[in-house]
Amino acid sequence: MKESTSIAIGGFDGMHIGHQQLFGALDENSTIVVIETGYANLTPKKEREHFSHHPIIYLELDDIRHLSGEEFIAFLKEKFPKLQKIVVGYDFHFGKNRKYSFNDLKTLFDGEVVVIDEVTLHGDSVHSHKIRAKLQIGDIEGANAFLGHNYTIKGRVVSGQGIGKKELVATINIEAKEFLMPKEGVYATLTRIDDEEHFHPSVSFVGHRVTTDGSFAVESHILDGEVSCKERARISFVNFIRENKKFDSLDELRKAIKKDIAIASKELKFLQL
Ligand SMILES: Cc1cc2nc3c(=O)[nH]c(=O)nc-3n(C[C@H](O)[C@H](O)[C@H](O)COP(=O)(O)O)c2cc1C
Ligand SMILES: Nc1ncnc2c1ncn2[C@@H]1O[C@H](COP(=O)(O)OP(=O)(O)O)[C@@H](O)[C@H]1O
Repeated sequence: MKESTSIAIGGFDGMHIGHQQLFGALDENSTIVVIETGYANLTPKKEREHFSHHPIIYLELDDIRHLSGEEFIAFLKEKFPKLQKIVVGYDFHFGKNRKYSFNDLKTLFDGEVVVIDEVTLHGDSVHSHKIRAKLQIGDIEGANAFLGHNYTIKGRVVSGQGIGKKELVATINIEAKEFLMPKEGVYATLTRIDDEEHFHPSVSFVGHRVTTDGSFAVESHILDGEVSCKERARISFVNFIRENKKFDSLDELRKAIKKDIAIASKELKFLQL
């Protein structure tokens, strides 16, 4: 990274299509500089690394927010002695009270400053907070279009109530606290198990199990056969199927799950897995 000649700077939660435009302006020998605010929950921490081949370094906002424009540039030049190009977006701000903009970068930095114009989709500006809002209303297709990839969460496997396999369908239960949870409900998903390289078609439930013990669960039922998942799984959201619901009996829940499976299978059939 010390050898990098160009960098892109930002929070980069989501690594969405706007962020990707910035990465497109980087040279081969570049680093992505993530400023961590502590709020990233679309691609928390190192999850960002799945969405770019450039190396990433992480700076804590609290460690740099007090810097003046001059100090910030000096700090970057110390980290990247060969720095020639800085890539930021049209709305990039830094320093105390977000006082400095790309214009200040242009004045203060003796190399090239590339400013990426606002990236929009269907006239709507693409931003992490909008993706969060879409996920919270279950608009998976909208969120995925902004992201440029499927919204994906990762978690370690936890044990469920133990009634799924016996009474309903077998599910992999995960705990993924660092990630934003989409709206409660049932989704057509793709699930990757442990270190497998491929994703399985699946149907997933996110929410409080209001029909059974009321506890919060994220669980995935694999559609293409029995699997065993030991440590962790990734769930990639493709489509919202229905709201979370309280059923009067396990039998009714079982029937609803059967329908969910049929819908998910149909929707996922068209995808290249
Ligand atoms: C496709 C699918 C849909 C589900 N829908 C609901 C639902 O609408 N309401 C609900 O209370 N639980 C729902 N569940 C969760 C079940 O209540 C849960 O699988 C069951 O409680 C067994 O949990 P266990 O795996 O921890 O044993 C759903 C589960 C799956 C796999
Ligand atoms: N829609 C967009 N178009 C162009 N640049 C963007 C867009 N969204 C973010 N950027 C740029 O990407 C970098 C990271 O921005 P960040 O604030 O983390 O993204 P967001 O606004 O999505 O939360 C910044 O340099 C920012 O200006």
